[in-house]
Amino acid sequence: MSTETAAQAEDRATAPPPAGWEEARARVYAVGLSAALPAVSRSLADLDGHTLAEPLTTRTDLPAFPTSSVDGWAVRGEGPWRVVGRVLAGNRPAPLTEEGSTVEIATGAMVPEGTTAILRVEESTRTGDGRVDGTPRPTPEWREPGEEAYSGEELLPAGTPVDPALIGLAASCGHDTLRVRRAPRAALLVFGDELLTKGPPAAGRVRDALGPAVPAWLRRYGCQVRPSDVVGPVADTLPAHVAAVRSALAGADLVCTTGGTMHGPVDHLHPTLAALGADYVVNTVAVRPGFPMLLARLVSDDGRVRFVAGLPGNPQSAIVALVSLVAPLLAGLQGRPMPVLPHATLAEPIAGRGDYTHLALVRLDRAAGTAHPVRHVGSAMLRGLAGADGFAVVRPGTTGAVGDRVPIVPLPLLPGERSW
Ligand SMILES: Nc1nc2c(c(=O)[nH]1)N[C@H]1C(S)=C(S)[C@@H](COP(=O)(O)OP(=O)(O)OC[C@H]3O[C@@H](n4cnc5c(N)ncnc54)[C@H](O)[C@@H]3O)O[C@H]1N2
Ligand code: MOO
Repeated sequence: MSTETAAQAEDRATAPPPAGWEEARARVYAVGLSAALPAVSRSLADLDGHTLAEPLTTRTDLPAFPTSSVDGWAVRGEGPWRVVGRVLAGNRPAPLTEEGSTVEIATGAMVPEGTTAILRVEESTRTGDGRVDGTPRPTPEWREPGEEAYSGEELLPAGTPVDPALIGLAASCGHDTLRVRRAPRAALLVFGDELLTKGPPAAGRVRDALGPAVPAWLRRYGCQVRPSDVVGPVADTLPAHVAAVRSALAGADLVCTTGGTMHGPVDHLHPTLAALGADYVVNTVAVRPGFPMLLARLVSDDGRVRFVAGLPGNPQSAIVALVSLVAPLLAGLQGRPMPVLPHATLAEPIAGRGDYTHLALVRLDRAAGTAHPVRHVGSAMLRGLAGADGFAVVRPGTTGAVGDRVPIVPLPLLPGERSW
């Protein structure tokens, strides 16, 4: 859909030059952070994937009381010791007041006041008259209060993504709920009358590959996307586009669209954004593939900020736009730090793309720390993407030579999703 009217060609000619790829990412992140989503309380069972809105602190010392780390005997003074009782985990024990006395103690039990040592059960013996004997190890067999953390200590900063390890730590610190950023709500509008939503492509029509895939990518970036938030194909008319975007914006912080980013006869995204009064954060980026990508912002009368990310229609280009713009936007909206890109060593050369940043699909060999370009990487293809871990970044005016250390933009895969 590349036939331009004279007016459209003129618009394009007077449009500002595309943003550099890194500059575009930085700008989008900053705009997202300035519109960071509100903090809400969530129970531990409902925390996974959110982002801490406040630092995680401990509510008590950890451990909160002196805790036996073995099964054995809590003794006072010199042995052999007379048995005066037993303390199990979960009880508050009476103090050991007499020299030469002992209580049986379980791992995890609170150590009685007055204890001078703990003797492991397997290193103890019994005297003929039933007293306990043995030599306690020289190092303490219990954990001191505050050994892991002291009450009120900051363990993790605001902006930390919540994962299962953090949830467990929060529970051990005594939290029932935490303050996290509300999860971003995203919607997807698929543009393109030529798209089929089932069956094999034929007779000039291709399958919509983005409607099924993009929501899953968005969820991996922490978004909520309900099935009813995925709409399309939207009819190729301006009124249909305006109505679809307006309706999606009602319930979403971020509306992603696919296709229609150019200025062809049925590419309606730019006129739609104009009709809705959106302003561009980024409008085209000097990156290949995917350069027509854009991010626009709408501020409603009540000050609510929402975003429209225009992903190009070519399927791989849409994913390039997702990792390039949508990922840093969502990091900002969730109050997370700007994603830091890991580096890898190129195992094969990658061509440069002149003045454009080249994002080239690669498979990573994590053991060797190397990046290997994959095949089938045309912007209309998804075969290369399906075997890749991310994109190697070849900066403008450079080419990637074997042995170069280059940044990698990872795909938001879960551990184990690729078999390397
Ligand atoms: N005159 C020019 N034409 C084009 C240029 C250019 O520089 N000058 N750039 C090309 C590039 S690069 C891209 S990327 C596309 C971007 O165009 P749009 O975002 O307007 O996308 P469409 O025209 O709607 O579609 C492009 C292509 O992708 C297919 N498509 C669209 N949506 C889907 C989907 N959901 N699943 C699978 N495939 C999809 C669509 O059928 C087209 O083949 O513009 C080029 N043109
Ligand atoms: O830039 Mo297009 O986005 O190469 O496919």
